[in-house]
Amino acid sequence: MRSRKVYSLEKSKISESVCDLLEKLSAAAIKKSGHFMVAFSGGSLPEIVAQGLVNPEKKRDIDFTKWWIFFSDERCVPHSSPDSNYNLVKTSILDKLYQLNKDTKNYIPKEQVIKINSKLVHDAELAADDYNSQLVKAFASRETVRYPVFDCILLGVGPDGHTCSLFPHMPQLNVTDIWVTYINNSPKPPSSRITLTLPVVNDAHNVVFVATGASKDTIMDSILNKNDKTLPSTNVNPIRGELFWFLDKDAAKLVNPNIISQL
Ligand SMILES: O=C1O[C@H](COP(=O)(O)O)[C@@H](O)[C@H](O)[C@H]1O
Repeated sequence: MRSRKVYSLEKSKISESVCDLLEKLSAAAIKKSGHFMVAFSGGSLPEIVAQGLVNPEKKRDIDFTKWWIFFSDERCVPHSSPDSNYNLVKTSILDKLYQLNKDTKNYIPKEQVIKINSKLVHDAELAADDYNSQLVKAFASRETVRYPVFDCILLGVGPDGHTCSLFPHMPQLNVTDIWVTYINNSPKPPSSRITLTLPVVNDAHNVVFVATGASKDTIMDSILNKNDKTLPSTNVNPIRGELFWFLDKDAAKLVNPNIISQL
């Protein structure tokens, strides 16, 4: 890992700070390779990012036409389901960005949103295999070592320490031979999901965790202070990339102040 930064911020500052970083990372990636390959998580994350990214009062200097959107994990449900991570990102970010910027055409083209195949959601194994193939295609002309190298992966963390759909003590955590795997007995519903594997996450240029709320304080203590390796989130350590943790004051309550950086 090149570096790890842990920030503890007022809740009202989280969205803006995460999006300030995204603006910087996007500019650097587009300058270097012409694209910004970014994977989103579901849960609370899309809405937090939306507040900072799609704000009519603060237009950002971002070329969204160069963004490629992926999903760190996805639930095996139809795209229209409220449980779908794609649906969350679409309604909170993609649709609003289109409305805001359609006159200037600065929005993310639909073909650059790489989502689960809705015809395969009845079979998580097939859906994972298909998403793997979609990634191979999308990254074909890009830097891949053994795994695709995302410019940025945006992650959440559950109160049990899961991230993506990698859950504690589940075998998916040890999968290294493929880019996308699946689970049919997820401890958190819905039970069938697909997920990026850990080595893919750890090959990204930047991994950005966002965790807010008092329900996350104990798990943040286990991850950041105690380095509990049984937790999937503790095992996210980008090999060559940078790791960022954006916590609000409630989530950071038990975190050792010595490891907290200033923005
Ligand atoms: O089930 C999931 O949960 C995690 C954490 O969600 P949060 O609401 O606690 O932020 C999320 O990162 C993941 O994408 C999602 O499928």
